[in-house]
Amino acid sequence: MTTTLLQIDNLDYKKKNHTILQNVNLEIDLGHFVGLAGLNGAGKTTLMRLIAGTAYSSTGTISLAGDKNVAQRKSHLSFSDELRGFNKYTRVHDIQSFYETVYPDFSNERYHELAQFLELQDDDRLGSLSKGMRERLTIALTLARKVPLYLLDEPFSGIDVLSRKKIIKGLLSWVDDESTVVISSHHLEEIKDILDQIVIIKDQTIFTHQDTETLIAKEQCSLEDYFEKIYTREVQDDKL
Ligand SMILES: Nc1ncnc2c1ncn2[C@@H]1O[C@H](COP(=O)(O)OP(=O)(O)OP(=O)(O)O)[C@@H](O)[C@H]1O
Repeated sequence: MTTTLLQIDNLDYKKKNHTILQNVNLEIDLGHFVGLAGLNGAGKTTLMRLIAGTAYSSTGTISLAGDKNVAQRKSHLSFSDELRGFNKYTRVHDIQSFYETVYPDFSNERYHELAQFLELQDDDRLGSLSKGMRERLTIALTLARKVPLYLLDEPFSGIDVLSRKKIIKGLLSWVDDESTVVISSHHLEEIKDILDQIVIIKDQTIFTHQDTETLIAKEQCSLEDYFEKIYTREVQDDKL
């Protein structure tokens, strides 16, 4: 039996009179790892912000775990876009304490496991962290919440290749089976082993949403090759 977690209907989004996304319809069930792909500027971050309620559209509807209200939606998701409000002197453990206070679903136990695995130091100040270490902290904080939906926006772009491989494998064990993770990435080959679905944004809308295994069997090519093909118009969309 499948259970719908996220349902988006007829969503349009404009910024300064410029259409960013139009006629977005998407349904994602519980318990999946979903890759979100698209060229630079396709609208991946925008779509995540709309789902997370940090961007707002007056058209269409977004329902998460049955809730359309933004405040309720936010309680069902953890979005990797939140390290902004802290100043550079804030220590890692203060950010963790803040998360613990603000989010009732924050698991200190899971955070400590993640922090150890990601080699985070409690006393480090935000300003002293490299880009990759900030990303590790973001991953730990985002995944330490126990929610049905995780939105990870380019979570590994600054992390070195060896650590990235280790972290990608680890993702499967840090997330409850019934939760869904949506990961945007420009490196589909790197995350292909953990993905079971792929969503591609093209021409300001959802070009395709498919099971990765079905897609690979049907197209007889890798996810990255498929991604290239759709931009050279060799394939038609085939939505789930
Ligand atoms: N604050 C803003 N004001 C105006 N346009 C914006 C703003 N934020 C994003 N956009 C535009 O919205 C479009 C989608 O941007 P978005 O960041 O969602 O794309 P993306 O797929 O995440 O790109 P990338 O892969 O480069 O991160 C782009 O054309 C971008 O220029």
